[in-house]
Amino acid sequence: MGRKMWVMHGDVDVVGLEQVVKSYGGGLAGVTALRGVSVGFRRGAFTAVMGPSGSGKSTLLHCAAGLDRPTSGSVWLAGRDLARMPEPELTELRRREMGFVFQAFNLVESLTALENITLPFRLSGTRADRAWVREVVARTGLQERVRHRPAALSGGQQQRVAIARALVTRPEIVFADEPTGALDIESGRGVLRLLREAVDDYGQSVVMVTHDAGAAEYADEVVFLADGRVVDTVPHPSAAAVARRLLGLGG
Ligand SMILES: Nc1ncnc2c1ncn2[C@@H]1O[C@H](COP(=O)(O)OP(=O)(O)OP(=O)(O)O)[C@@H](O)[C@H]1O
Repeated sequence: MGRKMWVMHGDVDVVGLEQVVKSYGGGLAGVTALRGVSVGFRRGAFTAVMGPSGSGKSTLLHCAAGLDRPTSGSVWLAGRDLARMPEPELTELRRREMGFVFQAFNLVESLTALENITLPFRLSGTRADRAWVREVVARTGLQERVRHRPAALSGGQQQRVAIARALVTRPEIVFADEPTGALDIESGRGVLRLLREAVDDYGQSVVMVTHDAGAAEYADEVVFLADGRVVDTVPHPSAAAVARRLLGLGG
């Protein structure tokens, strides 16, 4: 039944969560981070996930990306339920179909920018599409910096390397967790513009967790969480509307 419901949305949504519950620990010390979340992330769209601290944003992202398993419920991607997928298959699926951008960049310090960007190919033992690598490097404005190691790059440049690495395999979906959190406003805006262009020019699907109402303005839609539940979905958000909605949620 659950699966049928998602399949109906499957052409529209790249990832669909159904009745996802996620609890950490048990007994009195236990925390329920997600309390029955059903939400679809649209294919070829930029979705922001917002909500007060502790509302379950990162947990939602981790469950959607198969980095964390729901306690119950399903996560559908390409007709498969990630919640029930054996770990090796899940790892392979993540490598093939997902790109990740984190607040802390997560680059390999001993590798150059270009080696970091092409790392997914090395890890999967596949050949890089060189024309596409060149395109992604140019698009992220890193042509002059590809031979540098992360330590020699600014924060904004490091995050652009992470975005290039996330796009280079042409994944089904790119997940970004506070991608501008460690950046100054100007570099942050550059990173958001790149994510926006990935959607507009490459048809990429992006899901981004953010605290920043200004960042949410780059999205097509904002999903608001409060206390482990989806409480609102706002299309074409303005920063002011997002800030007001967050304030209303106690964020
Ligand atoms: N590994 C974990 N073990 C125990 N509790 C956890 C774990 N991860 C998250 N939680 C708890 O689950 C709830 C939701 O956390 P989550 O990090 O998803 O919220 P968030 O909205 O991303 O918060 P923030 O905006 O502060 O990053 C919080 O109460 C948090 O303490």
